Amino acid sequence: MDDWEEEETAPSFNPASSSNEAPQRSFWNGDAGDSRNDSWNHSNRERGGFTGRGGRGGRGRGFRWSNQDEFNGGGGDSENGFRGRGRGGRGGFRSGGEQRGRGGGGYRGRDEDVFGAAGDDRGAENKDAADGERPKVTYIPPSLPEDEDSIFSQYKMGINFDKYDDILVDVSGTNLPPAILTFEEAKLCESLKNNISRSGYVKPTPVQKYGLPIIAAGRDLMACAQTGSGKTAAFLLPILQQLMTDGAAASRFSEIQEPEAVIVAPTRELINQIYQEARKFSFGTCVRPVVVYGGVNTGYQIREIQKGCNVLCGTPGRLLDMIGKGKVGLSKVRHLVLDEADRMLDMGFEPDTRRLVGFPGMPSKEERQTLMFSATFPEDIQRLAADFLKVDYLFVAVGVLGGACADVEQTFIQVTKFNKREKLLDLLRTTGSERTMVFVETKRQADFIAACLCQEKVPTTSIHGDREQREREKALTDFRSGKCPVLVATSVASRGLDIPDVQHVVNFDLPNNIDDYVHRIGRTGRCGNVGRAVSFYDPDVDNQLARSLVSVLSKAQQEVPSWLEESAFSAHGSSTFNPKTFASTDSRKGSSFQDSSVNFQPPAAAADEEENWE
Ligand SMILES: Nc1ncnc2c1ncn2[C@@H]1O[C@H](COP(=O)(O)OP(=O)(O)OP(=O)(O)O)[C@@H](O)[C@H]1O
Repeated sequence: MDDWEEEETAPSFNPASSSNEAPQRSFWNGDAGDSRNDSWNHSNRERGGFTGRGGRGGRGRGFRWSNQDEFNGGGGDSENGFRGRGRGGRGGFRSGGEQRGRGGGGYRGRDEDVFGAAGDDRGAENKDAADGERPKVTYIPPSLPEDEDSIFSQYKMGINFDKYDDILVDVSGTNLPPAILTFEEAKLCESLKNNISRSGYVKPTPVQKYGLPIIAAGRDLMACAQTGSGKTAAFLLPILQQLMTDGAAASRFSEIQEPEAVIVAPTRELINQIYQEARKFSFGTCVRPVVVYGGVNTGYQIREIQKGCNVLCGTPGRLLDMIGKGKVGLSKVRHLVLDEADRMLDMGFEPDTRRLVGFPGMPSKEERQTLMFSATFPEDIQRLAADFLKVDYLFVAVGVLGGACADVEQTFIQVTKFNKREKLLDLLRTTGSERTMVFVETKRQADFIAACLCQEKVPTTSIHGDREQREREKALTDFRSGKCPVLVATSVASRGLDIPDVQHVVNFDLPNNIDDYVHRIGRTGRCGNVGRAVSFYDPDVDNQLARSLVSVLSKAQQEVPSWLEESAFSAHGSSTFNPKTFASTDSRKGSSFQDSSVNFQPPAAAADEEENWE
């Protein structure tokens, strides 16, 4: 056993498994001021409680359940960014680290690489070993199953899958390749076709119908399509097809691996999921995908890369680390994908994204294909994105840009900070064993709510950035399997995660920007399935989101509560409401940009509707 293979010794915590050992008191009757119950973090640790705070064990902050403010937007542990940050508002907040309080690594504390124990884990392991400040990351994820049934386990298409055909699509740019209607028209090789049908895919979704031929034609693409509508396959399939056509084959015989495709996403769990999709679609071919992300032993990942790597999936910090260590060369990169591209170009990740494209050896944008995908794409981020794309990139918007998935029934409950927990428990009593994701604002809040639910015998687990990677992955496994049907999460789990049978999303705390809301509720209602999202609305805190919420609800043909509408009208000067950025499509429109748009649904009506609010 070499250095890299040591077993991690940190104990892991699963709130569900520790529920019997939680202090015997009710968390739900907000009787403040019981000093005996003020803090149970440390004592509970000894009793098998919350041990998994990402190696930051000695923070000494208890679960001050008697102090509600501790859990309502205060505190420096927020992973959800900053209340009051406008949708897509990239300006300002550069000094976010201060606002975050004790975040490791300044503003980037919001993001995946800082979410984990290792903080900014670029070079973290070496640094750790050198300065002795933090334990070396030794976690090695369990091997993935090799059998076909597991690899091709499917997300069942829902009753509304065929309704995707009715969604209107707006494509702009010049020389548009025609869309396909079937996978056969995509002229994919036999192995890919087999893998598509083994995955249970019968026909392409709209973003696939447009994305596949555009990418196959070598064009750069910015694509925006609703959550759960198949964006991952839209970029993976044509890239894999290209690699197969070019005869790419993983070689073990090179010290430096030079992938032909690099895929970047903002969170560890998401990039791992993309990797597993790449592994599925490339099954039985010579193409070898590899994944690298923070919180996992670097040596293990280096060895995986050295087995051969055609498609490298990574979170930005770890990816840059691998490149910096000379384990990965970029000169053969032909395809660069930014998934959740608006996030990858938001201020948190933009520096790393720029570092990646500027790395010596990375082909210039003229020499590579750059693809960007997300369910939300604010106009200012689109403009920034243009720096990374060829001038003639194509833009595809499926449905309302940044709109919520119409298969999710959205409801709102007015709450105060004092009755939220009671309401959550009431709600969960009605959902039984149905899988439910509960989003909260802070990491401490996530631990606290998970513990509260366990106390009430609701099998619950949690995921957030202070949990070690082993715990994060265990939490997802337990949630997926139904062992813990409730997952309490911070915004780290809001984007991209594709977990079958999530019937409910609860916004215990609403996020501070509308994009996060759209992504969070998109964890349900995927792939034509229906889902429910219930959001707790505290007028004292959430007023700034009211207008954007009303807009999202209307566009998704959802009922808008009259009180929310009133709130929206009275919310003058809201910093989050920017009608110009909300309902537009291609940011190049309205400038001197000339295009041969295939505009299947002029989205102008929606824009007008929003302008009335001003
Ligand atoms: N053509 C298809 N037929 C059947 N199932 C599909 C098809 N395309 C994708 N899926 C499945 O739909 C689910 C959602 O796809 P995916 O995760 O790619 O969505 P997404 O658009 O990337 O969502 P998000 O915006 O949340 O990241 C996945 O389980 C995927 O396997």
